Amino acid sequence: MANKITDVEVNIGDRFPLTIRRLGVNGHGIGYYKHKVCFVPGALPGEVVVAEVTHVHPRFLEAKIHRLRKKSKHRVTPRDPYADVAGGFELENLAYPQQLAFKRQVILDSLEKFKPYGYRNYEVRKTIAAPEEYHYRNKAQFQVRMVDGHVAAGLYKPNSHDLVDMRECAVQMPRTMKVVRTVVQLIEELQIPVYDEDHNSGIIKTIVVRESWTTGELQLTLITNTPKLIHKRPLLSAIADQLPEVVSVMQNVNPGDTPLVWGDQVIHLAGKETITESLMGLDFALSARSFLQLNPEQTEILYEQAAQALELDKEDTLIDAYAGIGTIGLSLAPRVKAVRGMEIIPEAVANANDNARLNGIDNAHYEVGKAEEVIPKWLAEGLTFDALVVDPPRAGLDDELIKQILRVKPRKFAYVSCGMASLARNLRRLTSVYHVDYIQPVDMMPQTARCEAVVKLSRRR
Ligand SMILES: C[S@@+](CC[C@H](N)C(=O)[O-])C[C@H]1O[C@@H](n2cnc3c(N)ncnc32)[C@H](O)[C@@H]1O
Repeated sequence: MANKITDVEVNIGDRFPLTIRRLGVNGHGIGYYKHKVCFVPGALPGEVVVAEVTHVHPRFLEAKIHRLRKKSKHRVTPRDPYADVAGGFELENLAYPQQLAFKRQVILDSLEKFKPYGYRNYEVRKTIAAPEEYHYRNKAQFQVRMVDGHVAAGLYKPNSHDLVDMRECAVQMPRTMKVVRTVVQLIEELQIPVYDEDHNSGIIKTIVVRESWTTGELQLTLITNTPKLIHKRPLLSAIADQLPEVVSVMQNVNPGDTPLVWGDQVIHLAGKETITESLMGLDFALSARSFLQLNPEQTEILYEQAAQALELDKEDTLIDAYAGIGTIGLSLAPRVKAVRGMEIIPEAVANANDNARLNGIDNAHYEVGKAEEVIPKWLAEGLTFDALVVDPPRAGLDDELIKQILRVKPRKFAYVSCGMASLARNLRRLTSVYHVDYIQPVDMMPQTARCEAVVKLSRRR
């Protein structure tokens, strides 16, 4: 395919030397070919590559490294053999201190888009490093497909549905990988049909394994296309024999060809329904569909940052919005008068209320619902609150929720964000009432381009 970008004819397969100027938000190297942006995955700032065009878009190019002519002094050898081919390891070839600097820069770049609003003045602190650069990830969520006549489990190549069969993975906790690979072998031996996207047939779509950092308990969830799981008995008996560390086996039914990984129906197959993780000195029961931060050791540091940003006292009523299993609110409950929280996954809310009881906390209560709907309902019921912590998914805060926050103006406000573009967009509106005291990046996912930050906001006088 040829495409004319202004005065330059560019074709897929064209090669040219390219100097990499910086990294984009997705961790890809950026250079300029005849004034057009060219993204090159795996290329690092300061490097000169011979780029080979892989996609031509109207406003930019994508290319791969054909040859590395000049190497960055910060380039390191990735531990993962799949780092170049599977998505999710974008920075594994970059030395860790530079990864940390990149994550801070992503925040600055995201804010820069809103520069007329004075964002250059915000204090964006240095990224807090993770205690472990590898083997930190407590959850493996791998697609299962047939590849070359064998059952394969892993991640897709970027922008494709080509599955990379991952036999090892340096960012995963090792026991999660052992469970994945054993289950893959069992599926193959028992000839349980795996999902076929082209024909929307077969059964097993995804394997999810979660490990508790503190108790060592493992939970296996098989996400299936149908409620029926053939050869269930021999599968469960082999899991019990070969993987005694798996204390909970669940099934989630997600029928059809859908971009969503999880469905609504959860079936309990064996063992317990939850595993227990301990964070901030509290025990948390965790159901299969409930969210938990992926890097447990660093989670405590993230929450401590949220606590510092909130500066709570005993008279405060705190709202824990987007609560998951209540980890943030419950860890702060002893410091305040009351905690109210909400979350959209019903099992997570059940976990949060059980977790309050389990830990002898009687001043916290969680409800099922969307933040943007539950908070106005509470306000209509007469609830007043002094402090708010929000921890939304990557898409950020709903417009309606922002409106409510700007109306109520809680005195103490911390925003925990995993999406820097939505954070910058949301701050643009929030700063009509709030001042950004600082933004503290915390690296939750080394080797990836993903960023997390805690923002301390204080009400303008
Ligand atoms: C990034 S997680 C944070 C969870 C928790 N604070 C933690 O640290 O583990 C975001 C959570 O928000 C939930 N969620 C998504 N949209 C929501 C909404 N509109 N209202 C409330 N919760 C929502 C998700 O199910 C998920 O559990």
